[in-house]
Amino acid sequence: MGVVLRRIFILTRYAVSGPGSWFAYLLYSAALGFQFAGVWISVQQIAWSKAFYDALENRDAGAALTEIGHFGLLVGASATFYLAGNWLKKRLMLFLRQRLTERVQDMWLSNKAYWHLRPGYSALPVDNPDQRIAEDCRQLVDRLLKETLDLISRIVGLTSYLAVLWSLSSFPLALSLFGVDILISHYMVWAAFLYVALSSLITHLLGRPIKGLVFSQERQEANFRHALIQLRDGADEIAQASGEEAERRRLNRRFDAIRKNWFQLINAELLLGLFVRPYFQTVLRIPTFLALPAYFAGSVTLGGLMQLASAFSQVTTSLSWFIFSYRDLAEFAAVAERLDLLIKATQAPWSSPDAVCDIERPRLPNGPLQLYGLALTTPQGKALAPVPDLKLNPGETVWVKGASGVGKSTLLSAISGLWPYGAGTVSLPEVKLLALPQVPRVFPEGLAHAATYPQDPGAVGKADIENALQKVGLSHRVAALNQSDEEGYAGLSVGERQRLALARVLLNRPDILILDEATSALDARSEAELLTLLRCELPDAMIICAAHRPPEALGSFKVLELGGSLAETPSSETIMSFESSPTFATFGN
Ligand SMILES: Nc1ncnc2c1ncn2[C@@H]1O[C@H](COP(=O)(O)OP(=O)(O)OP(=O)(O)O)[C@@H](O)[C@H]1O
Repeated sequence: MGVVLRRIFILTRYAVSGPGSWFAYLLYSAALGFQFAGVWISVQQIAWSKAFYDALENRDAGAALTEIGHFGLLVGASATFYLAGNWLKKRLMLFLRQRLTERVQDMWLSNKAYWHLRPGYSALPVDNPDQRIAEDCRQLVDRLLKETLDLISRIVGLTSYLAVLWSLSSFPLALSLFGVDILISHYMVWAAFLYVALSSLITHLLGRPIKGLVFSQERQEANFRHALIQLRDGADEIAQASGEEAERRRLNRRFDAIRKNWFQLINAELLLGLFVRPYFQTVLRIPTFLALPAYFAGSVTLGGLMQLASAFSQVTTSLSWFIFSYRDLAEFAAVAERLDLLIKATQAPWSSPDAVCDIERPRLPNGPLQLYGLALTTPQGKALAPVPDLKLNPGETVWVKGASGVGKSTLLSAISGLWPYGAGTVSLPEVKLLALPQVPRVFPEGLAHAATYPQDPGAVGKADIENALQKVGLSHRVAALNQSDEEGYAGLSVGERQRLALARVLLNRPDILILDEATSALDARSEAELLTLLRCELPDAMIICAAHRPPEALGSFKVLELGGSLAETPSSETIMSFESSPTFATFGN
C-alpha cells in the first residue's frame, strides 16, 4: 500500500510541478469547491426528506407543495454544480496529462532510453513503452483526479453527514447479551462504521487478484496492437511469402492471451461483484431497518425515520468509497506501477547484470577520433572480436571490415556513443556526428523530413532539399516533397531510401560520418558515384564505413579488420579522383 502511494505521489509531482502549476492548483481548488457545494446540497436534501415526509404524515398539502418547489431548486443547483465541476475537472485533466506525457516522453528520449530498453538489449523489462506513454499517462491523470476529488469530498461529506446522523440518532439501543444488559447510545453511528469496516475487509480479500489481472490485460492488449502494427510494417514481406496463415496464427495467439486473461479478470470481478452488488443495494435499505426499533418505540416520526435513513446511507456511502472504487483503484495502482517501472528503467537504461559498462569516452574540442584498448561484449557479457586501435584524422576514411556477425555494427554503435557494453577508450572530438543505418526508416511526416533529419525541414531551404535530392539521384521524387505524409514514400525501393538517407548527409554536413552498410542496396556503379559525391562534398569529414565491399570511391582509406589489425590501403590503387569521377556530374545535374 505504502509503495503504491509513494509511486502515485512521485507521478503526481511530475504532472503538477513546473512553470504555470498555479493554474493546475486553481482548477483543482475550483473543481473541489463545486464538489463541496454538491455535498452541501446533499445535506440540504437530508433536511428536505424530514420536512417533506412530515408534511405527508400531517397531510399538509401546502407544506408538501412548498417542499416540491424546494426540491426543484435543490436539483437545479445540484446539476449546475456537477456540470461546472466536471468541466473544470476535464480541463485540468488535459493540462496534467500534457505535463506528465511530456515528462515521461523526455525521460524516454533522454539517455537514449528508447534505444537501450529494447528486448534483448536491456535487463529491464519494458514492454510496450508506446502504450505506457500514450495510454497510461492519460489513465493515471484521469484516475488521480477522479479518486482524489472523490475521496476529499467524501471525507468532507462524511463529517457533515456524521454530524447529522449523530444528532438524529440520539436514542440508544438496549439489548441483552448473555444475561448482561447493554445500552449503546448513538448506535446508528457505530453500526455504520462497523458495517463498512467489515464490508471493506471482505471487498479487499475478494478483490485482491484484480490489480495483477488488470496489469496483465493492458499488456496483452498492447501486444495484440503491436502485432497488428508489425503486420502493416511487414506488408511487403508477408504478402510476397503468402504468410497470411502464419500471421493469422500469430494474431490468434496474441488474442488468445487477451481472452485467457479476460476470463480470469471477469471471474475475479464476478466474485467481487457477488459481494459488492448486493452491498450497494442494501446500503440504502439497511439503515431503515436498523432504525425501525426507534420508530416503533415512538422515538422518531416517519419524517425523522426517513431523515435518519438518508443520513445513515450517506455516511455508509461515504465510508464505502474504498468498496465502490475497488476496481478503479486496482486499475489506478496497476497504471501507476507500469509508469513507475518505465521511469525507473529510463534512469539507467543500460544496466545489465551480465556485462561490464566500462568504456571511457573523453571528448576533446577537436583533433582525431581514437580507439584504444577497445573490447566489446554483448549485453549478456559475451566477448566480441577484439578491436584494433585506430587514429582517424579529419578528412580520413576507415573501412571497417569483417565477417558477418563479427561486430561491425556494434563497433559503430560504440563509436557513436550508444553501445555501453565492454571496456576501453573511444575518444571523439566535439563535432557533429551523423550515422546512417542499412535500412533508413520511413518518416510519417513525408519526404522532406527524411531528407533533412534530424533537422527540421523548416530550417533548411526548399531549394537546398531539392538540390540534395537531385544530387543523390532522386530527381523523380522532388515533386513528392509537397506531400506531407507517408504517400511521398510510396514505392520507394530500399536503394532509393538509402539515397534519401545520403541526402541527409549533404544537408546536415557532419564532421564525423558513420555508414553502416548504408549503400549496400545500390549497384556498384551507383554506390561509387554516391560515395565519390560524399567525399567531394565533405572533404574534411572523418568517414567510418562498415561494408562488405571496400569503399574505394571515398579515396584512400584505412582498413580496420575486426578480429584482425589496422592497415593502410595503397593509395595509388584505391583512390578515385574526385575531379575525374565520370559519375559525379550525372548526379550534380
Ligand atoms: N542485443 C544483443 N543481444 C545479444 N547479442 C547481440 C546483440 N546485439 C548484437 N549481438 C551479437 O553481437 C554480434 C555482432 O553483431 P553485429 O550486428 O555488430 O555484427 P555485424 O558484424 O555488423 O554483422 P553483419 O555484417 O551481419 O551486419 C552478433 O553475434 C550478434 O548476434
